This record gives sequence, C-alpha cells and structure tokens, in this order.
Amino acid sequence: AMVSNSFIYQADAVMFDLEDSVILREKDAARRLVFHALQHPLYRETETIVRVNALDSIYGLADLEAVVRGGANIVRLPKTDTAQDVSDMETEIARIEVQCGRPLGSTGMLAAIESARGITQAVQIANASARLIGIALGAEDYVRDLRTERSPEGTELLFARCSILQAARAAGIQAFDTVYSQANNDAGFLHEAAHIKQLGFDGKSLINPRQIELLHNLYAPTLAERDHAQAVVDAAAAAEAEGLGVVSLNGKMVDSPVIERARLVLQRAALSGLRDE
Ligand SMILES: CC(=O)SCCNC(=O)CCNC(=O)[C@H](O)C(C)(C)COP(=O)(O)OP(=O)(O)OC[C@H]1O[C@@H](n2cnc3c(N)ncnc32)[C@H](O)[C@@H]1OP(=O)(O)O
Ligand SMILES: O=C([O-])CC(=O)C(=O)O
Ligand SMILES: [Mg+2]
Repeated sequence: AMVSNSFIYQADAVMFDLEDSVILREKDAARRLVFHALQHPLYRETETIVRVNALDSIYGLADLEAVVRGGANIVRLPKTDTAQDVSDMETEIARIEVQCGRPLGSTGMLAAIESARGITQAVQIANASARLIGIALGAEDYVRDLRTERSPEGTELLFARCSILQAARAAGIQAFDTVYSQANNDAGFLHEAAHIKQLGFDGKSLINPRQIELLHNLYAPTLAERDHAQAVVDAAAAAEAEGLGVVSLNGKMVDSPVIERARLVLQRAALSGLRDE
C-alpha cells in the first residue's frame, strides 16, 4: 500500500527500502514491487531513491540490477564503511547502465554511513565517486556500533553529524541526517530537526508522512525572511551593475557570504514554500 501511494505526500523524494525494513523471505517480492513502481507513470514526477542491500550480501547485486533497470534516480548504499564500497557499487551500476541502454552516469548515488569505521572514512567516502549527490548518517546502526543509544539531545551523534557535514561540504555534495524513529512524537522530531538544520544539514530521512510537513515548515523561510533575501539579491545585482563589491542595505553590509545565504533562503522558499511568522 505504501509503495502504491507514497507519491501523493509531496516529499522532496521518495525512498524505497529493500534493506533493513524488508524481512528476508520478502526480499525478492519487495525487489519486484519496487522495480514496477519505479516505472509507474505516477512516479515520473517524483525523485526516486532506492536503498539496496549491500553488495556483499546475497541480495545486493540483484537489487542493483532491478533498481538501475527500473530507472531509479538514486541508489542509496547502506552501511558504507570505505571509499571502496562506493567504487564497487559504482562499477556495477555503470555495467548495468551500459547493458540496459541507460545513459552512462545517469544513476546517482547516496552513501549512508552507519558505523564508527565509516565515520573515520567520511572524507574518502564523500570523494569516492562523481555520482555521489550526498552522504547521510544512519544513526540507528551507528549508535549500536558505538554501544550506546539515541538521546533527545543527540550528544552521542554530534561527532558523526559534524564529520558527515564537514566531509560533504568539503566534497561539494549534500549532507542528509538520519531518521527520527518515533513516528508519533512530533515535539521530539521537531527538536531534532531544528538541531540538524542549525548544524547545516540539507535535510533528513523521514519514516512517516506526518513528518514531511513538519520538516518542510521548519526549512521554509517566513515571508519577511524571503522578502529580505530578495532585497539582498536585488541590491547585490544593482551593486554589480555599478561595479561595486560591497553594498549597504538599510545600514548593513551586504557582501558575498550574505548574498550566498540570501540565495539559499530563496531556494528554500521555492522548494518548501513559506512558513507562518
Ligand atoms: C533504521 C531504519 O533502517 S529506518 C528506515 C526503514 N524503515 C522505514 O522506512 C519505516 C517506514 N515507516 C513505517 O513503516 C511506518 O510509518 C511506521 C511503522 C513507522 C508507523 O506505522 P503506522 O503507525 O502504522 O503509520 P501511520 O498510522 O502513521 O500511517 C498512516 C498512513 O501513512 C502511510 N505510511 C506510513 N508510513 C509511510 C511511509 N514511510 N511511506 C509511505 N506511506 C506511509 C500508511 O500506509 C497509512 O496510509 P493509509 O492511511 O492510506 O492507510
Ligand atoms: O539511514 C537511516 O537513517 C536509517 C538507518 O538505516 C539507520 O539509522 O541505521
Ligand atoms: Mg541502518
């Protein structure tokens, strides 16, 4: 049921999971279901990501064949520990693209880091392939590896989150935060989401449709913020036309970091709309 209607919820992307939310005896059925969903006309307008099983499992290669042939936009690698994991997956994706006649390089990749070993390798992982659109944290597996559990403050995840952000930004790709597992705890979700937005993450994996609007609303600027950003971008354009590097807007200096931030606000307004004051 979820596969047949998840496009209606207006998430930024829909991620089908073949890995840890699918029990072993359903792996083949799930793969077939996802293969067909990817080709359904109703998913054409949606960015599709599929989390496949790792290549060193007995399901990984079959998953990848179905997902690339089905035309997924992005393959999510679970439990990425090394840059080699990314390269191995990329080699197989390229082979399948050629074999099935898809343009070489058309399938993107997103590497989830879910272990202490992976976090130590975050920089190498983030630079392992030109196909990588981003890297992500998988916190449930990560805290298991650390021998702790998740807390509301997320102290135990701070090092991993900062490592992922640093590595992603240095590589020029996106950084995505992990799931918040309590689907009915809106306050807890919002607390964590505000924290990861402040750290600099581009977004977050969600497990339940109720979390979509909460996250969009958090990332969406207010009308005042959007208008201010527009004024900054307009002032910058006027300054550039006059050959000036720095300009003042209502007495405040507007230079290139301020302009970049204003562009991000406008981008988020376009993606997520506006939130109430
Ligand atoms: C550690 C990890 O690996 S996490 C990543 C893998 N796991 C997942 O992705 C889990 C996906 N999410 C879920 O299975 C469920 O949302 C749960 C188990 C967390 C909560 O289940 P429920 O309490 O039954 O969900 P809820 O009652 O809110 O569902 C409401 C509606 O949303 C739909 N829905 C719920 N979750 C999703 C989802 N992730 N994607 C699409 N639709 C969904 C339900 O089918 C239901 O639709 P309906 O009203 O048409 O019947
Ligand atoms: O990647 C995620 O956010 C979900 C996951 O597998 C984990 O937390 O271990
Ligand atoms: Mg995991």
